[in-house]
Amino acid sequence: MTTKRLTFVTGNPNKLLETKYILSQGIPIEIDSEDLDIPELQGTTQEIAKAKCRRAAELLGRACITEDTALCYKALNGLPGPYIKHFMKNLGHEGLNNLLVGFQTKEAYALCTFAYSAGPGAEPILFEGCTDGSIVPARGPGTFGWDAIFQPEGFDKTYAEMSKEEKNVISHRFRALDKLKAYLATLP
Ligand SMILES: O=c1[nH]c(=O)c2ncn([C@@H]3O[C@H](COP(=O)(O)OP(=O)(O)OP(=O)(O)O)[C@@H](O)[C@H]3O)c2[nH]1
Ligand SMILES: [Mg+2]
Repeated sequence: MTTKRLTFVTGNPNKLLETKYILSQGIPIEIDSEDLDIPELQGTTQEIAKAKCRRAAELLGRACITEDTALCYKALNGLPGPYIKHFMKNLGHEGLNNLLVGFQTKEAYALCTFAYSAGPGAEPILFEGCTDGSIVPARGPGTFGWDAIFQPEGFDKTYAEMSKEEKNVISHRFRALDKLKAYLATLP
């Protein structure tokens, strides 16, 4: 198989690192990145993901992928969801825990939505990956967003306490990329 090249439009260096790492384990592909300023709409995770990718392909003038991550609390019917970036920025780890004071369940899921557009005007295709877990007081390095307060189901470590090898085979991002990989392999 010849090496494919694809642009990941993102401003998030941690997403880029994980994506490159995960994709490098599967198919021969080279990922470059562009940090374009794309407004993110309100709506469902799917609507937000499609609109971002559509705009990214228009601005870029060629095929690209984009990614949206949501952190969804079961007690809050899926919120903060795609708005987690703003919640994280304003409330921090402690505030994200405090949102659940008074609720019995601390269960949450991390949802990753990759979108692929074949180019300007081409409708984006979505690839979703979900990992169940729970919200816990922060443990581990605070290097990446809310990694320190998300403990995946079946593990006694938070994402932040895991090595990259551990996180990147069970994460929401890994699961979405697994589907994207299979799709990319079908492209000429
Ligand atoms: O602890 C974490 N582990 C993860 O695996 C993870 N993936 C994303 N995030 C954070 O969740 C928000 C999503 O917002 P988001 O999808 O709009 O991303 P972004 O604006 O940073 O980048 P992009 O939109 O340019 O790609 C941002 O605050 C990200 O830092 C994560 N935090
Ligand atoms: Mg963003």
